[in-house]
Amino acid sequence: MRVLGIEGTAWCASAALYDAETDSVLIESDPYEPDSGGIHPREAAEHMSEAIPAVVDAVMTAAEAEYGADAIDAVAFSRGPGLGPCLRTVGTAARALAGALDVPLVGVNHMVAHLEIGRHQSGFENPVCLNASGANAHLLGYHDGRYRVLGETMDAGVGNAIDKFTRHVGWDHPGGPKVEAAAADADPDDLLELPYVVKGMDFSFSGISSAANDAFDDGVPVERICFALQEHVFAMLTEVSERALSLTGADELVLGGGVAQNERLREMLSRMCADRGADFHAPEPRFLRDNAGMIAVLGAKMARAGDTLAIPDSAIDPNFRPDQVPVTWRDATGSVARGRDDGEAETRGAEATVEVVTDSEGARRVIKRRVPKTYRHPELDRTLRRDRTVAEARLTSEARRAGVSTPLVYDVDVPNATLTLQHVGARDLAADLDERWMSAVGRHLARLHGAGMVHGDPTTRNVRVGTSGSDGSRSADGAAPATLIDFGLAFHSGHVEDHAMDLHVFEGSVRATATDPEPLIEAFESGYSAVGEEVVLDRLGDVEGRGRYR
Ligand SMILES: C[C@@H](O)[C@H](NC(=O)OP(=O)(O)OC[C@H]1O[C@@H](n2cnc3c(N)ncnc32)[C@H](O)[C@@H]1O)C(=O)O
Ligand SMILES: Nc1ncnc2c1ncn2[C@@H]1O[C@H](COP(=O)(O)OP(=O)(O)OP(=O)(O)O)[C@@H](O)[C@H]1O
Ligand SMILES: [Fe+2]
Repeated sequence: MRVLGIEGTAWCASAALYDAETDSVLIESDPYEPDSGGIHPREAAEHMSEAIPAVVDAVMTAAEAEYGADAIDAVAFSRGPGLGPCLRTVGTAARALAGALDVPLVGVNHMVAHLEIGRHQSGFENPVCLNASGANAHLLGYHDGRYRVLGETMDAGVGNAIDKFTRHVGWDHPGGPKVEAAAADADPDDLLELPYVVKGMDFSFSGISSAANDAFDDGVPVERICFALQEHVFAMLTEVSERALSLTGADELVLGGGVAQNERLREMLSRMCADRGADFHAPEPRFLRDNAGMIAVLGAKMARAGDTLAIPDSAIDPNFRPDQVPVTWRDATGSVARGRDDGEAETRGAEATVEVVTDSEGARRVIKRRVPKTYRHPELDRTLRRDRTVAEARLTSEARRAGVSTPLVYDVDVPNATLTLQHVGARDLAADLDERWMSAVGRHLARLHGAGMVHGDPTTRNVRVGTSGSDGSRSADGAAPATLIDFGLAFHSGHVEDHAMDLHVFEGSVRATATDPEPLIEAFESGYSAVGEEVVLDRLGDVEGRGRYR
């Protein structure tokens, strides 16, 4: 099968020919380069009108020279997400071409294409996928016929966050490569501190962009800021990727998107994967930045699955989310979530190693060590491990005093980032995702929030369920026991927004891995509302909209 792909969601007018027989891809691209500032939607659309016919023509000429008049079996195009005026231009071109060639039309989700290209090339079965592009940033994993969003930015896309700084500095678009070049001139031992914001597997860049702009206005040398930007932003993306591997139990990671051309990001991810024995794949740069090659490759898989569009159903969608796509080209039963072996003597989380020991009285304890992460800057690494160890010791105990079921803290060794905790529960909630625990989790979170605390990372791996014999997790009202652990990202806050974010993170971790999440979510929310404030549940709807494309 041979597929003509067309891409033009924002800046890159591109056409490609994919020959599935030989697995070869020919790409012709013509980028839009704004004279000043960022991407202007109207100018970008004008660029598409001029450039798309030319790149399509170049590819068609090459295709016909090699394969003759019947060179093309299907036409695939980027249906979204992207800028409406650009998408419409590309959609019109694709419909006309499919009609003229009398071949099927395939509507591809651009974000899924960014990730499928890496899966295609690596041959990985069920990877976690990190998409680091200009307008987006998210972690995806396949489960039950769809790509689930495991985590995503709560504000700007990662490239846009970087470009916002370079615009402030007065550099032209795109800023990413300029930041990478400038960072190379900085003193690597002199790390400027910037905000570092991860919440479960979600993350936020708005604080970093503004802090970087402020530092520039205060006269901090621009190379120093660029270096710090990379170290913070990419460490966040690497950390959430590791969290996703840990939550799902997956041991494969693929990378996609324009920012993935950055060598420091690739180095961090490949180091993190090597350190935890996972496989990592990043496609070559021509498949990372926006390009029609990835559209043609996924288009071929979809066409082969019969996933084609009738012209009246082929409208574009500027807000097309990856989790809306019915994945017709993959085995429906596959899943990114692997069973994890609980009850081992040593468990490895995303941040720490956890060793179970038995004390002289026969009670079980866990020794949790936040091991250094070689992928991140040593200074950032030291700060994060120290701050989180201190926060975990303090808030685990405070939460317990507020009536939340948490382990007792026996010992804290801050210099070695090590905690000794009571062993609680029989297994992780992730290993036994069942309705009977959900209400207890809701009630504990509500109680925590009522006492002015936020967990910061309430995933299904950070709740222990069942009884281990030695713990105090049986609740007073006789309900099914559940214990909250891992308070490393916890902090004090009475803000509805922060409380709602906790619910968002927990529900995200349930939705990412459960086949039928709704009854679980319902039980969780009813537990929450029995103890907590209704405004928090109301706010949850707004928070959910925040991860959507704007
Ligand atoms: C919807 C679609 O239009 C959009 N496309 C997009 O964002 O273009 P993409 O090619 O994936 O990424 C462009 C971004 O990639 C950044 N970039 C390019 N080279 C970079 C580098 N060496 N380091 C850091 N960022 C880099 C640019 O600064 C820019 O923000 C998307 O995929 O989100
Ligand atoms: N007090 C405890 N009692 C029983 N098991 C525990 C306890 N603390 C941790 N564990 C086990 O170790 C695993 C990892 O612990 P924890 O979540 O605290 O580490 P982490 O590295 O911060 O993990 P992640 O960031 O992936 O959530 C847990 O999922 C749980 O299975
Ligand atoms: Fe893109």
